[in-house]
Amino acid sequence: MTPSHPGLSGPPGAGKSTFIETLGKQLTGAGHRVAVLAVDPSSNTTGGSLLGDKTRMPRLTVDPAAYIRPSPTGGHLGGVTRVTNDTILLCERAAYDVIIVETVGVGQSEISVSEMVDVFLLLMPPAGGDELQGLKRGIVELADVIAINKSDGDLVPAARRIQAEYLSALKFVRPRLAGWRVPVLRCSARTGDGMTELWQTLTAFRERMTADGQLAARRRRQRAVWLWSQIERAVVDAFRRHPAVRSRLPRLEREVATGRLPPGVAADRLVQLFLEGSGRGGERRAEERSRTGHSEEGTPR
Ligand SMILES: Nc1nc2c(ncn2[C@@H]2O[C@H](COP(=O)(O)OP(=O)(O)OP(=O)(O)O)[C@@H](O)[C@H]2O)c(=O)[nH]1
Repeated sequence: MTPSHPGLSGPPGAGKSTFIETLGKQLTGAGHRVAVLAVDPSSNTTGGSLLGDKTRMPRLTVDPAAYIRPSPTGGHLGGVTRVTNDTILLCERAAYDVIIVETVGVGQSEISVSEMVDVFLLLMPPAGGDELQGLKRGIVELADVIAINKSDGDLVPAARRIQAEYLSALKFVRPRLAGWRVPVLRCSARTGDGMTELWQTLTAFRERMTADGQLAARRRRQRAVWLWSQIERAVVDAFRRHPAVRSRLPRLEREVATGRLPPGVAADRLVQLFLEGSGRGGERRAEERSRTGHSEEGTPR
């Protein structure tokens, strides 16, 4: 069976760690091998995240059928997501059949993660507020399934209310997959209630997408998106490092900022400088590649 790559996102405090731990233990208990990869481009701590991830999911960390990759730290989104994308492939080769990709930071990372997973789950706490409204607009459109967590004890009524709120908000959102109405479920990562049903829903989504070819189409689209985002990043990096561009850029930027030069003209001049001067650099890099054999798969700077 093709490995499954669920993506998980949600605001801080939604209970993502507890959720992954509970779900992960259920899955390893059922014979799956589970990998958890976190994407957190906003974090720039060094060294602390390994410990952080271990304490976030203590039971899963010591489970021999689970692998929790510490969040890659620092760097920009392109780099962090590229590493994650490559790690998904490595985990597949290492026979992990469920690879959960979690976004820790809020913002652009959800979009990138939604581009590398086959089902995107949005986990929400049973609380409203303005900040939630803002969050809803952007991320809800990416979600294939929404789960309201902490639906236990005193929080059940609030969880029901939020569930109803999302269901009505979703009436105005176009589903990403034709013929799929985004379900809004309630669960409790603490008690485990609703977790089995949630997993079944994620699996049903996947089976449905596989059956009608939409999963394969999504994967194809994602690979193309990845290719182009890496190309764009590499070209812009090379452009910024280019000596002629670097020396002219500050002046042209000033002229554009003060309105003396239209941005399009400045861009054309810089691109021209880049193209004129990139011949030798290109040859040098080609030489380097032929010496090392595989330098294009290096880690991001
Ligand atoms: N009542 C209740 N509390 C929960 C549940 N899941 C998590 N919590 C609590 O919510 C708080 C936040 O949980 P975390 O799992 O750390 O959630 P998070 O902030 O999304 O996590 P990270 O982003 O992974 O750090 C903790 O105090 C948890 O014990 C649940 O299902 N029910």
